[in-house]
Amino acid sequence: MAPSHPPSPRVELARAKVNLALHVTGQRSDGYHLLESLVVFPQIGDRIALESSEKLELVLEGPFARDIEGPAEANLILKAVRSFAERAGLPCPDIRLTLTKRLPVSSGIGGGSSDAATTLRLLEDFTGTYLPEEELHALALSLGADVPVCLIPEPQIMRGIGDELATGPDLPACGIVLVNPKAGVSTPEVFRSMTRRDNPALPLVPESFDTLSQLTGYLASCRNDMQDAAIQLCGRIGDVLSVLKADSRIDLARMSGSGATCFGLCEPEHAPDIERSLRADHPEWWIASGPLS
Ligand SMILES: C[C@@](CO)(OP(=O)(O)O)[C@H](O)COP(=O)(O)OP(=O)(O)OC[C@H]1O[C@@H](n2ccc(N)nc2=O)[C@H](O)[C@@H]1O
Ligand SMILES: Nc1ncnc2c1ncn2[C@@H]1O[C@H](COP(=O)(O)OP(=O)(O)O)[C@@H](O)[C@H]1O
Repeated sequence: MAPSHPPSPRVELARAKVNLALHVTGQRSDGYHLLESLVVFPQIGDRIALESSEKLELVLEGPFARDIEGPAEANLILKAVRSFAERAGLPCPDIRLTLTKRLPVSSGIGGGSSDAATTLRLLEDFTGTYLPEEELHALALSLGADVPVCLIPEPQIMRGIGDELATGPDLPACGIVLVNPKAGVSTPEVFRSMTRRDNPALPLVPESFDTLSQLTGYLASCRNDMQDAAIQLCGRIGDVLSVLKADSRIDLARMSGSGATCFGLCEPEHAPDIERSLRADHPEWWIASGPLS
């Protein structure tokens, strides 16, 4: 008889969430801010593997594993597992989840949110239990405002506090370079430091952008309303943006989310070269590049 091997783990990329534009248009009475954002998911992310085990366990590895604060139970991955089992009426599954943390933590690219959303999708496949989309969306929202958008890692327009989602535009071939000066900024602190919360809405998003210049032309009419407050709290964000803006191969540079990660958009073939030259000049920064979608 052939030797039996344990089934290979299910592996997914939990993609970074990038806010190409982020307008803060108001604040609810509970303190949460109203946002309008064009969100994309480049092919850059954490790795999550799920396999059967004797008990529920989370293994953390990768370059940024040590930066995740708090006990394992506070990790959004385990919170996602427990909430999913409860909502689906299932016992807590005996699985080992291995997170290879490649995205910097607290960095405006929703690493934790994407990990949680990807775990929910992996659990659906593992258990064969598919919750109705509205229930999965509500469960995701209970884990964090950015988790619902990460359930569908495709271009989306996000409104409300992150809970109102619409399909985003078709995007042209485009490269993206992500840069973090290895500084974590606290999302609530950046929201608190903003001087204005009633900024103008996102301009109407077309159904598709056929060329990179159409995309960057549109984005130039948009903003990240958290950027100035984040730079006030962390001057290194301003340094990153100055370097990205000075590179003639980069068509648009901006901060994502509450920072400190910034992005540059470019022709796809320039992305690896830009990454290489940034690494040579700034070995202290975290830098990644890839296709935008
Ligand atoms: C700012 C954004 C933009 O995409 O991205 P990140 O910087 O986190 O990547 C998100 O709205 C972040 O979403 P997320 O990080 O999931 O937020 P949560 O955990 O739900 O909330 C953390 C804290 O941020 C504030 N918060 C969050 C979302 C929102 N729409 N308004 C807020 O005021 C609240 O003070 C809340 O206590
Ligand atoms: N799986 C996870 N990955 C990253 N951070 C996590 C995770 N689970 C919980 N956290 C906590 O969530 C907070 C926000 O992390 P993260 O999602 O990386 O922020 P951001 O959305 O700003 O990029 C941090 O305080 C971190 O310790």
